[in-house]
Amino acid sequence: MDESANDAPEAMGTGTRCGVVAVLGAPNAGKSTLVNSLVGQKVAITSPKAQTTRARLLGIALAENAAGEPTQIVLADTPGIFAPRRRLDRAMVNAAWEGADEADAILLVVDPIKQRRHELMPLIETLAQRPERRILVINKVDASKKEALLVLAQDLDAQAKFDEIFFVSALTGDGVGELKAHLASLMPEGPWLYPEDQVSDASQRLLAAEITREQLYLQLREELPYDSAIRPEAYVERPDGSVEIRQQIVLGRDSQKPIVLGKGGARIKAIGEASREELSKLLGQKVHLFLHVKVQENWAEDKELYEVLGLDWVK
Ligand SMILES: Nc1nc2c(ncn2[C@@H]2O[C@H](COP(=O)(O)OP(=O)(O)OP(=O)(O)O)[C@@H](O)[C@H]2O)c(=O)[nH]1
Repeated sequence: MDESANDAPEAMGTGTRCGVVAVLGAPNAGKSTLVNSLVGQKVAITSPKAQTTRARLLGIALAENAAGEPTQIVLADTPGIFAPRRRLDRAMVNAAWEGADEADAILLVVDPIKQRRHELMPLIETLAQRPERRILVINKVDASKKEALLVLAQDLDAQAKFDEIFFVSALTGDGVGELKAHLASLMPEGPWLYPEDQVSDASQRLLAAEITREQLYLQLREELPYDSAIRPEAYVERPDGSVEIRQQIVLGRDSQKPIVLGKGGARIKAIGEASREELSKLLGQKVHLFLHVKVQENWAEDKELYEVLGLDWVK
């Protein structure tokens, strides 16, 4: 991926546009779903459990602005901002604001049903002080009453004067096209930052770990301990065109092991199968996936694992 970044900028010549859009919001607002919808394919994992997104991830969308100029919109999907208590939480908050620094626009994504005001309002207060262009995106319109949406939009706009307001459903795609066209119109003239066919900045190794983490969330739901992580161990392209991926499921406590393994290992097998299927589709090649569980108390204090997961180590 890295080497191909070199042929991107000049090769496109003039007349191209490119900019960065940060996507912020309370946990579970639908930020990752929106980034996937704008990109047009899955680059970020999503789940009904709050705080699924951990590190900052770039999704890269292509569009044409009204003048027909090819435009690259680099979307920084950020962890939901919330009151940081533990070190992992603080690292996530940092990653979120780093994504917003010097962006050409900041999208604030709001879930009108579960607004999570205690997390949303401090975010709006900070946004109101920042110089970047801010756009309010009221999401999940498919599941909400129209009148309530308008009242909410007015209320939030009164707190932090937004430049534009959009009503969308990231899930169904309703309104996403209009939002994308508008973002394209805001992108400044300049060379593309990424090659045309690149949809995200995550390495395939990390994406593979994220896909397994999504399966853990989906299959274990409330049973899944928050302090679990996937450590990518090996990612080897085999001569026959398939790829061998080895990952460790890191758990904070011994007592969590039977939950992840399931009866006779049935659960981890199902997680591995679902993850492997999804990965084969995403990567377009046959995948051999090997998962194993490791108990590591206080893994959230493990500096090396932070680096692997793309998070900065903060004191
Ligand atoms: N009904 C409905 N559900 C949505 C919509 N967008 C997202 N969701 C659901 O909301 C949940 C959270 O979505 P995510 O995209 O993971 O949210 P996030 O803001 O990235 O979450 P964090 O990782 O916690 O920051 C998932 O179950 C999504 O399927 C929408 O437009 N309509």
